[in-house]
Amino acid sequence: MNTDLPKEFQEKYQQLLGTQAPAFFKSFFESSTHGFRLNPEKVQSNLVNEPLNQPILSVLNGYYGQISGADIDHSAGWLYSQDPSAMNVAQFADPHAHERVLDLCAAPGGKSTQLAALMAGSGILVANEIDAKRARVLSSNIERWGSTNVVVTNNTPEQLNKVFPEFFDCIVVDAPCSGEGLFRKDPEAKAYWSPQYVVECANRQRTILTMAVSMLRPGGRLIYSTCTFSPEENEQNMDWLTQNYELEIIDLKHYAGMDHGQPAWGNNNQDLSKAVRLFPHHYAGEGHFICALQKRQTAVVKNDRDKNQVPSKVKRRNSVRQQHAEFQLWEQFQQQTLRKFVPSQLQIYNDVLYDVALVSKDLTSLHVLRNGLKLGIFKKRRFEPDHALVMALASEQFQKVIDLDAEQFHHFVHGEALILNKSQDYQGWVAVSFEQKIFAWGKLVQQQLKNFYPKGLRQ
Ligand SMILES: C[S@@+](CC[C@H](N)C(=O)[O-])C[C@H]1O[C@@H](n2cnc3c(N)ncnc32)[C@H](O)[C@@H]1O
Repeated sequence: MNTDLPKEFQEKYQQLLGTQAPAFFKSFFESSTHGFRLNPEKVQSNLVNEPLNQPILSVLNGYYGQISGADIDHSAGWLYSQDPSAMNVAQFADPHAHERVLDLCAAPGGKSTQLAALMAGSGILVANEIDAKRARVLSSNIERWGSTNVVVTNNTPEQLNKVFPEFFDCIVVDAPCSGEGLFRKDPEAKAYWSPQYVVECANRQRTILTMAVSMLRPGGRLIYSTCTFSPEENEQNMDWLTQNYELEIIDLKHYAGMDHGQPAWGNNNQDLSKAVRLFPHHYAGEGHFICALQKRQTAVVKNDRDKNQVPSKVKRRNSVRQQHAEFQLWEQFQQQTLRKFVPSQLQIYNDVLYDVALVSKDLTSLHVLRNGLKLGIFKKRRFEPDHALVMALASEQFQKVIDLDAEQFHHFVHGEALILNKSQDYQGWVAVSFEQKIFAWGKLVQQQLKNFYPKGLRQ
């Protein structure tokens, strides 16, 4: 027996996996597998610094390799670092154009950024996280990724369910779990593990799943995943779900190295073999369980899609006259600074201008961190653009992009203003890039490039 793994964990999986158990245990002492995904909305693959010679075959834009958070590819939202196993969840969710998608347990944003990439700006993604601090990280990752059609909320599943009954076409529940798939990356996960913790997690997952089912429209898809191996949190919960709700397990394609869900571990429910198990000794990744289910079509679905329906209670604090002046400031900014950018739903809340993603629901009872794209803020008769706007647009959408050299980049990410050596024919707001990857706003005042890289991101 290997003393570094919890004794009860080893006994349990020895019994469940039999002859496979030694290879499974051995995998916990091998180094972790790293991966990253390219952002198809931004990336020009010939400019990516990381080698793209090891694609992950089951995942669009997924590659094996390790990236650094300090790399410009990361800061500019060209890449997202993610465990290769975990990338299969959003890939299997397969969101379609114009769908309403919910990522219920979303922070730090691995699945949400991938769902947003697959949705390519079409439809609505609600990315929710219950923990306030983690929700802020999620929001910042969505901003870095440049997504425009994402609503980030910080609520319990119960609070969301009050606003969104039978609303979503697709819901991803990447559930909080006992984290056995984190054992080799995170020694704390190993120390925290106990058979009782597995049971607690399984019960909590049932509560979360109940809310998810309630928010799913008839005919909609529920994608459930965990980064743990326990039958209680996986097969048994999926069997429980199909016994108690109008849901059936649907087929997932099993790529090389993917195992099937185990009917014998879940009440002999044969449909469980349609689920995917990723074991680290068979699939290069940390390990995951993924199951897709469909809610039976029992009711007619209301087709009240999301744009052009303003709810009765929209918080609009600014007076009509003030709003008129503010929209003029925005238009001036837009003409001077941007090109080919057409926002779809401009709204001002408390002097902040948004291109709102979701207007068909009254969100006032929720804690919303962002609803669509934050364009900027009005300050004493001027408009200051938000970091989210520069991260969401492509270089051809700016009147002027200033590409820094390596030394200038080093100073700029530390928060310094730059004195440019050439006199400038353009003055005002500019997108700032390095290696042609846009990562910040700057403002040209004569030969000085003022720095608007957010303080929290400076290196
Ligand atoms: C596995 S993590 C999600 C990872 C994320 N999907 C990603 O890919 O980046 C599970 C998340 O569920 C959240 N969570 C914990 N308890 C919860 C609950 N009772 N209801 C909903 N979410 C919960 C945790 O804070 C955590 O962020």
